[in-house]
Amino acid sequence: MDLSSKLAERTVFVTGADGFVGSHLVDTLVEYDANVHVFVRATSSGELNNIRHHSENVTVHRGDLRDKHSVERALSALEGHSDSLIFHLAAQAHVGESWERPYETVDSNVVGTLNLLQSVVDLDLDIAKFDTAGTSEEYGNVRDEVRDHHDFVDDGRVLLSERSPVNPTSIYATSKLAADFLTMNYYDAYDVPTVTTRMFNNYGPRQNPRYITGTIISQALKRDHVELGNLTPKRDMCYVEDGVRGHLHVALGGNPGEQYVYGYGENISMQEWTDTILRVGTEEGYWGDPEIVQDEDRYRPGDSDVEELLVGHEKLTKETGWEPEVGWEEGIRRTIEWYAEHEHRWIGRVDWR
Ligand SMILES: C[C@H]1O[C@H](OP(=O)(O)OP(=O)(O)OC[C@H]2O[C@@H](n3cnc4c(=O)[nH]c(N)nc43)[C@H](O)[C@@H]2O)[C@@H](O)[C@@H](O)C1=O
Repeated sequence: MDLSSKLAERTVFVTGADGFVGSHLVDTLVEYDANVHVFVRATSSGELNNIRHHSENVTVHRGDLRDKHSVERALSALEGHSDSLIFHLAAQAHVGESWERPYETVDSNVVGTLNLLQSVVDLDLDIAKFDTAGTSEEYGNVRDEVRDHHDFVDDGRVLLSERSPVNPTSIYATSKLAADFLTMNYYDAYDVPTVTTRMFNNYGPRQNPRYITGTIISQALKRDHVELGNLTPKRDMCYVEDGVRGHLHVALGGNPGEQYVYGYGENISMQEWTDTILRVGTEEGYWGDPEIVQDEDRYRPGDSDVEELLVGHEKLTKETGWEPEVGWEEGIRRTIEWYAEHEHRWIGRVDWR
C-alpha cells in the first residue's frame, strides 16, 4: 500500500500520541505530511519527550479522555475534514498495573473510548475511519469449555484470529474488550466507520522499561543480573514500526465495522525472548554475561499464557498486503541501541530495585 499518497495532507487525530506506539505512529504521519492533531493528557510532561521532536509539525490538544468536554473540544478540530482518520491508542496499558489501579484502568480505557465515540456522534463528524487499538490480551487463556470453538493448525497450536473466542484474564484485558465492543456498537448504531485492531505485543525504542523487553535491557545495561518474573508464558513479539504500519493499513484499507488481528506471526516463550536479548546484547558488546534471577514477587495474578499460539493475520494481509518486515534479532538490536543511547529517558521509570 502506498501510504505516502494516502496520508499526504490528510487530517489525522491520535490519542496516546506521546506514548510508545502512538509516538511511532506520529513519526510516520509527519514523515508522510499528514496534518497531525495529537490529544495528550493535560499533565503529560515526561512522555511528551516522545514527540517533542515534532513540536513544529503537530497540533497539540491537552485534555483528559475521561472528561467528555475536553475530548469534544479537541475533536472539533476535525470539523469540515471529511477524509480524516482517528487513531485511538491511549490507554492504561500495563497489565500488572491494572490490578493496582483498577478504577483508573476502567475509567481511562472504557469511559475514555466512550467519550471519543460519543463526541464523534455529537459533533456529527464525517470521518473516514476510527481505529480503536484493542489487544491480544482479550484472548487470555483458552478455556476448556470453548476449546472446541478454537481453530488449530496442524502442529496443534491454537490459531488466534478474528474468529477466536475471547477470555480476558485481567482488568486491563476486560476493559479493552469493552472498548472494542463499544467501538463496534457505534458502527452498528450510528454508522461511525470504525475498525478495531487486535494487536499482539509490540517492542522497540521508547517503550516504557516496565514491559518485559525494557525490563531485560535496562537491567542488563546497568547491572550484572536481570531479575524477572514468570518466563514460561509465550508471546508474539512484533517490532513497533510493523505494528504502526498495521494500524495504517487497517485504517486506510480495512472495512468499516470489522476487526483486524495481527502480530509477527510466530510465538516465543519469555525465557527464549530473554535469552535472545541477552545473547544479542553480548554479541554487540553492550554487556558481558548477566545472570537471570527469577523473583516470585514479579509473578502476576491471571497472567495470560495460551500454551502454544499462532497469530493468524491472513485477513489483514489478504485485504491490505500488510506483512511484518523486521525480524526479531534486528528489532532487538535497534531496541538495545535506543536504550543504550537514551538512558536519561528511562532510568527514572524502571521497575527493578
Ligand atoms: C498485547 C499486550 O502486550 C503487553 O502486555 P503483556 O504481555 O502483559 O506485556 P509485558 O511485557 O508486561 O509481559 C509479557 C510477559 O512477560 C512476563 N514477565 C516475566 N517477568 C516480567 C517482568 O519482570 N516484567 C514484565 N513487564 N513482564 C514480565 C509477564 O508476566 C508476561 O507474561 C502490553 O503492551 C499490553 O498493553 C498489551 O496489550
